Amino acid sequence: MNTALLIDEVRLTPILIADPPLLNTQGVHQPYTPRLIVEVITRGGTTGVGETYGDGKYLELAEPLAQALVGRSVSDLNGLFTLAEEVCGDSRAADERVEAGGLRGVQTADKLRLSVVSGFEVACLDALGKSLGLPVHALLGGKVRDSVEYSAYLFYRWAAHPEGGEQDGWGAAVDPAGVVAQARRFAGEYGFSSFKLKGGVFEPDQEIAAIRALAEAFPGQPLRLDPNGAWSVETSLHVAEQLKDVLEYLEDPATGTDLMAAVAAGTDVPLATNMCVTTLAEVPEAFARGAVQVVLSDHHYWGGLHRTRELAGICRTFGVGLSMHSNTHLGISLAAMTHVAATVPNLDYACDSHYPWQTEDVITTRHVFKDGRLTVSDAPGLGVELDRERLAVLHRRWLADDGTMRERDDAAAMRKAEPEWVTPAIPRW
Ligand SMILES: O=C([O-])C(=O)C[C@H](O)[C@@H](O)C(=O)[O-]
Ligand SMILES: [Mg+2]
Repeated sequence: MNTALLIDEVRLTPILIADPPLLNTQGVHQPYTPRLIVEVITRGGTTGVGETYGDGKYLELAEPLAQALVGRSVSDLNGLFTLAEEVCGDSRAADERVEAGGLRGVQTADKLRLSVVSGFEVACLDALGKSLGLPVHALLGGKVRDSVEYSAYLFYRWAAHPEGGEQDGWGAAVDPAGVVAQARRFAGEYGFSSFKLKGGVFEPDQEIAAIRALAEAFPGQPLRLDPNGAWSVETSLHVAEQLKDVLEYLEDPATGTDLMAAVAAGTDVPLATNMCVTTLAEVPEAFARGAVQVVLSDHHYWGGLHRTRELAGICRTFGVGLSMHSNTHLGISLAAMTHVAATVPNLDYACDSHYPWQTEDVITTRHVFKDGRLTVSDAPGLGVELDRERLAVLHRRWLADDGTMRERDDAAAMRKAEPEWVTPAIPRW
């Protein structure tokens, strides 16, 4: 056994990062959002870093796993999953319903645990890669491309949060002209050439108009619309009919396999999802019924980079497309996404990333998109370095918070502007 790979210490650092007032069907992002930074330190003196969701229900599961991991090897990645099953227990937050705050589909006990394990898996891979002098993509079998394409993630948004907070200079976007202006800036600054609009915010016809305006401004470029399951089958089919000539895919127009299958049966526009199929248990029925044509994997809730590759194999087997979903995240997760994306041959679409919306980070050198792409790092591990000063600042913000921001709650944030707001019932339109 290589004792240098044994884990001597695991550090968990919950942080709050600034988040702009991005609108979605359930409300608006809070001024700060929680993330959890995981560090594993080996006996050989190498530190590996990982990142995952930071709400209380994830922290609760991460703590016993961090303790149990000491003495294990960073190379024991399969054992990590068994260990998590043994020590984490089922989260009190687990249920089968679509998660209210994060728009990430069901939140079963398995999925919550996998979301936590993913942060540890990435940290172990980073430490293992650094110890062996190999990039993470090499530990996953090697890259099949040198750069990974990302798409612009457009949001309706306000210029500022109702209660103030950090302003990012992007201004408001609440109509087609605002959406096009935002897209032009994304294209100009980052070189993105495909565009996803987060919908489910305004009446569907207003969102159709925004996509039409994008199609006019960027003729022939791939466009996507994602209302996070806010529409009925009828509304979904109306939107699909109106936009069938310009949409690359429609993402989660309706909620659940039954409704998605009904929409898919009525249109040729491919349906993508990060809500209908987010666990292995949901795959057989959704694929058999043709409810989704593209799965947006997310290494956090699918359980890390190896599990993402397993999902890719399943999609390949069934002829279902694959891309990547993103929630608010920092540079560690973006590095992890890029490494795994580089190894998947059937990554058929540009990946989502919230990264351009994040003004804060915990790595020393931020990632830079060029021509809408990130170069795959060949440096050992993930190829990122933790900025300890920034980490400490963002952790102090988490410590100082009275609990309001430690749980993502888009409806609560919306109530600051509209006191009567409640999470809209679905279908909303
Ligand atoms: O593609 C998606 O559904 C998402 O990115 C979900 C996110 O929660 C998004 O809606 C957001 O950040 O408001
Ligand atoms: Mg989505």
